[in-house]
Amino acid sequence: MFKKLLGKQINIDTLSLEERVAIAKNEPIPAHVAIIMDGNGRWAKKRAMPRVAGHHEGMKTVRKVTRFASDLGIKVLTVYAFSTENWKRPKPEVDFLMRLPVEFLGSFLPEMMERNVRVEMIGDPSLLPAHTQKALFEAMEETKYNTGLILNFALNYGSRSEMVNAMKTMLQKVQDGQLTMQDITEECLTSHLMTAHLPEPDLLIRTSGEVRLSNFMLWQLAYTEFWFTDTLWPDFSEENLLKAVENYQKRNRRYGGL
Ligand SMILES: CCc1cc(N2CCCCCC2)n2ncc(-c3ccc(F)cc3)c2n1
Repeated sequence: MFKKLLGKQINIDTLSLEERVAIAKNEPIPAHVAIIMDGNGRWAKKRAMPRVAGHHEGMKTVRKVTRFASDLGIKVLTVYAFSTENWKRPKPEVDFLMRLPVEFLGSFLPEMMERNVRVEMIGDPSLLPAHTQKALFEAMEETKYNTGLILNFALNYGSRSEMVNAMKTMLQKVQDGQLTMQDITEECLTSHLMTAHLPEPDLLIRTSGEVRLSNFMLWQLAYTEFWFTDTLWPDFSEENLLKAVENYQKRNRRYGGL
């Protein structure tokens, strides 16, 4: 890919990762990157391994991408770890998935503290097993004063139910006289979503060649740049994230304008 630098055309594909990171940091870094982490089962199948091996490798990729996102200066990294539809998977697979947060936080929390990373979540945690909730809530509590990258896990999350819940809350407020019909605006709904305290995603990445949103942040992604890759999530690397950011920086976002 060619980039204009100091008046010269540079083929950045010939540069090292470190050099490309330094160049990328001279241009706007997407404040909020959201990732649909697909391809874990397929990664395992290609290696004649059980699906859960793909999930476990995918968890290691979350760690790797979190480090790199933090180094790049990304402010919020939202990762779609478990959707409301995922409960339909075989019980042994769901049980394995529900142990990943315990393993991830048990091994990575000290480094996240060093890196000033804050752990947050969106979704309904009430259906998660007690050990999953415990690990999650402890990590959120321990990191709540950190001011660096926000690592935001979408767990038991579904966008349509998030929007219905927001609307029900607003309707209840109208009934209680806390809101009037004139108060019902796009900003009002946005403020009632689980992501109210976060900037809207600037860049959405989806791996493994799937090109759909899968009930993920449907309202919030209205003006987000999308970047799709055939790379399977367990194979996703710093190189892939940097390519997505470099491509993002090439696009001039119009938010519907000219
Ligand atoms: C509960 C489902 C699940 C699945 C999952 N996968 C499997 C699916 C996608 C690929 C990534 C690996 N990961 N990876 C990290 C977490 C995690 C969640 C919360 C937390 F506080 C710390 C880590 C995770 N959680």
